Amino acid sequence: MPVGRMLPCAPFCVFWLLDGGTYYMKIDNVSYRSVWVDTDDGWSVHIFDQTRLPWSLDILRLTERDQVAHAIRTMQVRGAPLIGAVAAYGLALALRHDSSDEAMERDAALLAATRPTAVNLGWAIRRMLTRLRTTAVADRVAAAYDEAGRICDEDVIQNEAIGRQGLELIEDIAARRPGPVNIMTHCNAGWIATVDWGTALAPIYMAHDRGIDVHVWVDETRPRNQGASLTAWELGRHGVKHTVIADNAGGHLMQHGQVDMVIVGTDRVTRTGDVANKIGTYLKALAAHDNGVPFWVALPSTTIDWTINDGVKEIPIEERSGREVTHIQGRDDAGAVTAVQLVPDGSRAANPAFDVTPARLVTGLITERGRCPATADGLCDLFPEYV
Ligand SMILES: CSC[C@H]1O[C@H](OP(=O)(O)O)[C@H](O)[C@@H]1O
Repeated sequence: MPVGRMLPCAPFCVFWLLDGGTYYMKIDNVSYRSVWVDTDDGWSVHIFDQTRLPWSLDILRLTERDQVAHAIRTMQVRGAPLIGAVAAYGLALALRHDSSDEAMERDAALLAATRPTAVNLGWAIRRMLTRLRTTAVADRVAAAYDEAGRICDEDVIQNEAIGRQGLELIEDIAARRPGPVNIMTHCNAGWIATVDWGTALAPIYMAHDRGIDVHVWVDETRPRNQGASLTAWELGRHGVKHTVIADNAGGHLMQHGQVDMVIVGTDRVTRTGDVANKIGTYLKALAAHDNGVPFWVALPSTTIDWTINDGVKEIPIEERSGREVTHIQGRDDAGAVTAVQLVPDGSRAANPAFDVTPARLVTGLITERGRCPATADGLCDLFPEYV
């Protein structure tokens, strides 16, 4: 695992300097993953506090199971693949206190229940348990760190492969006509939502790095504004041209020929190709369908739920606090980060955090093994071991 040192950086942030890190994403020439372990600091686990971005780049040092659970629930760490990876480390931290069978099963269940929709979370915990149940109690802590590290390494490899698969789609459009390739995305499925690279953004980063003229329409993604605060931050850091838009602007831009393709990430895909993603994705897919705009979904195979067929009926949709709708966080002109109330006192708010886009509206899936139609046959061709 990467090791390094903390460097205080006035006024708001600290940077973690990796010794010889080889990771793709760089901030001010420093390589990062979105989660790492410091073996020189008691094997503590480190993440970026995503609730503080884009105003400040703060690193959280996690040493206890409950800190990890809190980070996932409050979305200090978020993004389907990343919460799986961080939860895996959360189990390693928990086992340091008690690695008995009983404690391990209890801690695993607690971590797996921190958020309901992203299937990567349950997948990562099940994978940890599969290894740890056959590991001697005395060896479990070391095995848990090792397995969590493997989950992270595999996520990076998968996302890079997704990037290459999606890049071909962007290259095709770029080859057909001059001018920028205009790509719309919803929420944040970039490197900070995964261990590295991202899913929906990986092809965009690769296209940009190869000199293709890309421009990204970034949905703000109310109510948590992952697009406005995280995707715009990532793209800006990487020098990718982008424009933040109100969520409601997408259909209009598609009607006027200003969107060549949509690429989104996902939190869970059924074996039949239905796609759960951040609330509002379904409306974008409907608009894309009506306007003949290709609608692609990028995902690692860890996001496929092979146990269910009907996403609308079977995928649990997280209902979050109404305060995320009634209030909005931002930075005022004096530089203070603050939350302000948008609605009248007494108005109720509902906050379903995800929706399901039926497979019929999805042009195709971009996976680490290739692209396929959003159908059971399409997925089974790529992943025959799950048939
Ligand atoms: C590759 S991230 C997939 C997915 O995760 C996000 O959810 P959240 O911000 O609630 O953790 C979002 O739906 C992204 O598209």
